[in-house]
Amino acid sequence: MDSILSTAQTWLTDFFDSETKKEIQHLIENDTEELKERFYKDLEFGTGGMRGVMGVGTNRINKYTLGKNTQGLGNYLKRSYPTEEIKVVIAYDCRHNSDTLARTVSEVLSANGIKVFLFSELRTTPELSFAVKHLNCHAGIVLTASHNPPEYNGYKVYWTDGGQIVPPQDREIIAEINSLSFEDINFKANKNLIELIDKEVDEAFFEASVSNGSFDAKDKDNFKIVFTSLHGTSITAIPEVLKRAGYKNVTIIEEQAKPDGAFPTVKSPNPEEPEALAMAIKKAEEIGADMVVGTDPDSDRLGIAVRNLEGKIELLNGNQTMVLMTKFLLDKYKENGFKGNEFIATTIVSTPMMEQMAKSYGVEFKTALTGFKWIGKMIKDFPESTFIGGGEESFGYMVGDFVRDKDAVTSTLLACEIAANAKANGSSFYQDLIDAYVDFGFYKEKLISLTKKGISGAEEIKQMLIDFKENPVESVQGSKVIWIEDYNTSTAKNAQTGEEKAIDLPKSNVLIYETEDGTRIAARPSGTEPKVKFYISTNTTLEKSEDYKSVNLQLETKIDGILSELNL
Ligand SMILES: O=P([O-])(O)O[C@H]1O[C@H](COP(=O)(O)O)[C@@H](O)[C@H](O)[C@H]1O
Ligand SMILES: [Mg+2]
Repeated sequence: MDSILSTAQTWLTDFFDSETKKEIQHLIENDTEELKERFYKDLEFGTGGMRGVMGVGTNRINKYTLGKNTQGLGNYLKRSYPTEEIKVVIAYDCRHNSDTLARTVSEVLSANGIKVFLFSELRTTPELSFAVKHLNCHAGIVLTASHNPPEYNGYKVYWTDGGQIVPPQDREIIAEINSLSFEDINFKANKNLIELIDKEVDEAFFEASVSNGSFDAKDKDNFKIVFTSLHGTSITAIPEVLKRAGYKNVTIIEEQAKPDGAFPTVKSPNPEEPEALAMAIKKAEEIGADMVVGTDPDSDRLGIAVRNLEGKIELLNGNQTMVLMTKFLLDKYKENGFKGNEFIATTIVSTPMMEQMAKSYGVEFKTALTGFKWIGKMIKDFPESTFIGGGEESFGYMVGDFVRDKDAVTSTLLACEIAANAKANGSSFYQDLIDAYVDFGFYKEKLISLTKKGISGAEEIKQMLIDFKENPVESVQGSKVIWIEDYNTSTAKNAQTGEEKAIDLPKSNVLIYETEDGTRIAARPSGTEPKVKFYISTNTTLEKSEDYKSVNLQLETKIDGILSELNL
């Protein structure tokens, strides 16, 4: 506690504003537990940038922690490009304080002689990623905490290619940030270096989104969409992109269209949570819509719900949408003839069905650690290859490489094209997915996330993962575990023969058990929220003549069995 107290006391100097000092003084005198939570560590870069609860302290998002990051990034950029005029583009989302924090970040960069393009109003994360390359910037920043609860905010950092920072830049930037003290932050803005941007970039982004996401779908007039931005940024792009792509039948959930950092109509603005799309699904049932689309606050995740075999609107999970979108893109490439350098990609905790499809089409398949930055990195590392598309279980998808992060804008358009086309052909998005199960194997996944907050929660998560490793799973639902993949040691060990194989990925706290029948159970701590995640993947075959619903029920029962075996 002594060291925490002395860290907190360094925030009582004249460099910090009086509000901040007052709050710290109050915590020192009245709430040492809270003081500890706020100062026991520095915020770190995780799976998707840096994220934390807003407030004073080193473990919180505020103008000082983000100011220091920005000073570090600025120093690093100047060292990396000593002879160039350095340019950085900055966007922000709908969250409380996102706009003022974006201004602070712009001020710090400009104070360091860096040219800043600042979006005049909120914009989506994919537009920021696009803008980095469009404006020939050296870096980009978006102020957002994505789908986290309202008390959070954060900072995603992009490099010259438009992808989030990855090794070696991330390590080097973090080292630079860690070498600084708060007093090193230069807050004295050079207003002449800050240029507001909007329409010109929007126009280019909309055009690129329409051209990358359009596939000549038939009968768009007869296709009814319900769209919700869940109070986030996608309202600035998705309705316009759908309109330009020819969709006239789009109903927007007005109650959720107004950007609002309190997210007043949802418990959580995360399309992964079925509850988030409830209002839109209800509307779709009322008006007889074909499809529901909802996006997270920074518009990189998308959830879609479509009519199932009973004609009821059903929310699909990230694996299901990814699989069908990828299959559709593969078919398009196939029609035009593969060149032989194409690849698709996903992450180690996403459905293995992606690999089956890649094999079947004869294209390369790449897997990455969790975090879309790793998929962005593949494109950068293999400039001779063509990225068809790819995504991850957590509702993220990217079409081609004009944006280098998951992109709910173009993905929404792609999903509509697939569904409209299916409908025009007398099928449906849902039926096409079932047909894909027949062709490539029926894969069914489930994610269990357990929230554990604060210092004690972090300890608990750590212990759960240690236990998961120290008490190895030997069999699940009667099928023996064959492979134990330990990403912390980069080794996959055959539990039956003792054979070991190296895993060619950066080290990460992930453990995966794979059984004889291809069931996979993965566990890892979230890098964006105080959660531990368990991912279950099962599979079986599905014959065209078989009843989808009864095979689906078998897999569901199997997953339930696995969950109770694992006490989850
Ligand atoms: O939050 P977003 O939409 O930026 O998404 C971020 O978080 C997701 C969940 O990560 P974790 O399991 O570590 O919480 C990742 O899959 C994603 O690639 C990353 O960009
Ligand atoms: Mg997001």
